[in-house]
Amino acid sequence: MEKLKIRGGRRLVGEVRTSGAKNAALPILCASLLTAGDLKLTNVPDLADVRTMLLLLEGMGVKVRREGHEVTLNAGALTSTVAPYELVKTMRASILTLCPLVARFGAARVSLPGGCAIGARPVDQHIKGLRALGAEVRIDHGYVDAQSPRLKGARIITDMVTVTGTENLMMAAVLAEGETVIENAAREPEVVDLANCLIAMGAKITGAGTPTIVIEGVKTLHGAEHRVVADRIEAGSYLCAAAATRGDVLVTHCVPGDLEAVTAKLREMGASIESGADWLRLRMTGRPKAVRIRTTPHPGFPTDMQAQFMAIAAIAEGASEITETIFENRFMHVPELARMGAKICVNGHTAVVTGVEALEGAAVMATDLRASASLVIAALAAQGESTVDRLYHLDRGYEHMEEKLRGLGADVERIRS
Ligand SMILES: CC(=O)N[C@H]1[C@@H](OP(=O)(O)OP(=O)(O)OC[C@H]2O[C@@H](n3ccc(=O)[nH]c3=O)[C@H](O)[C@@H]2O)O[C@H](CO)[C@@H](O)[C@@H]1O
Ligand SMILES: C=C(OP(=O)(O)O)C(=O)O
Repeated sequence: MEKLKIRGGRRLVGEVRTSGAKNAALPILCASLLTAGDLKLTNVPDLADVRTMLLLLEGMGVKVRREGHEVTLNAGALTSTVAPYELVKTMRASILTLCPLVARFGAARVSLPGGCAIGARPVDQHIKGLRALGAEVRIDHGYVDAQSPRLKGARIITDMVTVTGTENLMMAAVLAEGETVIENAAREPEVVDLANCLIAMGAKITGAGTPTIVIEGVKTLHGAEHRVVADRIEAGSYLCAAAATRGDVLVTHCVPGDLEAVTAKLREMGASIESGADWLRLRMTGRPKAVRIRTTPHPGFPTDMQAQFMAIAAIAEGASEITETIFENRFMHVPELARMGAKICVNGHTAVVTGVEALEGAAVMATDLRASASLVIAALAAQGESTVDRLYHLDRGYEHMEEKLRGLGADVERIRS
């Protein structure tokens, strides 16, 4: 079992480069199933989830060539259209193979992901949308079994804003006959990045990044090259680490426009932030100030940044109020932060965080991906030594985090126990 050992109390100072986005890379890797041509991707992050997705695709017969951050995929000759439970249970984004498989091959059998630490996370909207496009879908022994000779365009209104739901349905519609309109679509930058990749493959899509996406189906898609967008959540996590340690950090290779809700809250907390075309510099001199945060779909404050902000709120001056509206169980980091001396009171979907002067290092355990980042940030700011256990959560979504943190002057090492 690997852990991070962190001796806290050092200001983070320096420059850190943002990697490609996990949540853009995963759907885009699945888009390779939509063409017999080569899909060449650059800026693909080296993450456990990316490796799992490549394993899943290779298991279906997709040819994968990977050199550093460059991955070329070819789904010219598939041997299977099944996504097995063993892989899906480790990474729920595997559900993103469902729609491309049905769209191009007319059939798919994809394990239901089931719930996870942060919530029940059903995929009913993916299924409802696929049925609206004419597929026959049934649930069979824990699998989604879908069949359709050729999907037919339709108007789909999702019951809630769903990111992977929008992405899956967009990948179904690109090869469907006629026009599809997705209403109440997710506007996340990762949806836009997938749309841009699909457009480069010959898809006809307008409106990505707005609540109405219109797709005119085409008969086939061709190979293409695409660069995966920067990871706004990773960039935001380093900004939070800088704010919590009263540091001075330049985050490069990011898209500042994708982080506006995050930088606005950091400014409210007292940070001074400058930005350029692809960089953000955060300086924090005094103790952070308390804030009110409510997670909402993009362009609102992202749920994937809630835990990291709670770590700053834990040492802020005053009481912060943090409301989680997207996932019903995304406060798992609260009891772990409390082990470090944080004062947090949870009432339903809202956590009231009364800032303390300083946190104390402690042994803590990660419960999910962003909870891990929150604990790392808290440990960097805390007095004394901490260990963060269950690193596999962190490794799903942060590329070489301890190296990047060391580059900013943090005292952090990966240990085995
Ligand atoms: C791989 C990936 O991109 N993951 C992101 C994606 O997850 P993911 O796409 O799974 O999250 P969704 O946007 O679908 O979920 C939003 C809400 O809708 C609910 N829901 C969703 C689909 C559905 O069919 N039925 C349903 O009830 C979910 O339980 C949740 O309460 O968006 C989340 C919200 O920004 C982020 O936290 C995740 O990091
Ligand atoms: C919740 C997340 O990812 P996933 O949807 O892959 O579980 C995340 O990236 O914070």
